Amino acid sequence: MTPAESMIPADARLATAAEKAGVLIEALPWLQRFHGATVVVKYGGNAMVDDMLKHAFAQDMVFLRLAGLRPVVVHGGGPQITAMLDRLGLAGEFKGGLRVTTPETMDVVRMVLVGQVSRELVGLINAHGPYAVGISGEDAHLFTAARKHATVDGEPVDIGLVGEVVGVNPDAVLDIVNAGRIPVVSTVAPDADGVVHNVNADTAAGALAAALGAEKLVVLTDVEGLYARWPDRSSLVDRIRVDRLEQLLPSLASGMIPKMEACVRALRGGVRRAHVIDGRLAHSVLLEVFTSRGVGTMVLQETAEETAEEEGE
Ligand SMILES: Nc1ncnc2c1ncn2[C@@H]1O[C@H](COP(=O)(O)OP(=O)(O)O)[C@@H](O)[C@H]1O
Ligand SMILES: CC(=O)N[C@@H](CCC(=O)OP(=O)(O)O)C(=O)O
Repeated sequence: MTPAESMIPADARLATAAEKAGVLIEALPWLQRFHGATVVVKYGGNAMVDDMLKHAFAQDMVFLRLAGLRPVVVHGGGPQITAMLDRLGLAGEFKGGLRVTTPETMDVVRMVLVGQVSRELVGLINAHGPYAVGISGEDAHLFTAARKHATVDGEPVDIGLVGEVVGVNPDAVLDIVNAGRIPVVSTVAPDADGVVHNVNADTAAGALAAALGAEKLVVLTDVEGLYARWPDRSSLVDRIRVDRLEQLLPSLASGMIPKMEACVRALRGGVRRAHVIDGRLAHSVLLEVFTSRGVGTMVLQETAEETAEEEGE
């Protein structure tokens, strides 16, 4: 006991100890349930702005791994790309939530995602041991992209070298996971001719979660979750079935569109649950996985039975 702790009355110390033990024991059913489960965690660039949060995120990934889960990180980096484009005096523009990507922009996207954001996350995780290995969609045929044909307000728009994921070969990711390590995936991807495309990180995470047969997709962002009537903060959606979410998709504003499309793709590909959670809250991934109430918005299969046992998953 520290001198400061010895100043606290004995009954208050016992209450604090009971509370701490309660938090640990609350995790027991989730530790049992998710042992060996693959969890794809998408870490968005907007949730990556604060050093304390980045350290907490790295701790969470190592915690998941040491608790017997198989975490796979897919990172974003939109704000970091925009900052680099600004430094280089290059203009940036988004259409329908996706970055208009010229060949010049593509060079910057690849440099920032693979050379900067991935390296930083790998370093933060590896401060805890030799766990993280960076990998990009260009490695070992991980992702194959095809040029995305976007529409805004029903009109076709040219957004350049933006890719959608048309093929996933998860073998290299599985090699890393099976070696007990944590893959950190950057979302640039070649098309069938080897031309590298810029793939939205939510889109890539949803496709990878489905290809891996993950138990969960967890998407960290800079809001509490999905709001049914954005920006009305009283309309946070606690849980939603995938069929209902599909109906909502056309009404969503940019930012949430790729996230929710990714959740739909993951669930339609067999992933049991997808969660959109607030990355501004330190350790939100641990709270989501190991506590009974969970956090943010949970997307579930339309066949899911909402039994008491499943509450808060
Ligand atoms: N219905 C909605 N619910 C919540 N956020 C929404 C909604 N519609 C649009 N948004 C916007 O989506 C943003 C999150 O997407 P984005 O900025 O791309 O984040 P990230 O970098 O995490 O991928 C929120 O900050 C919010 O401004
Ligand atoms: C096509 C497209 O928009 N690609 C994104 C890739 C990074 C990303 O998705 O980052 P966040 O998750 O932080 O938004 C971009 O260029 O910003």
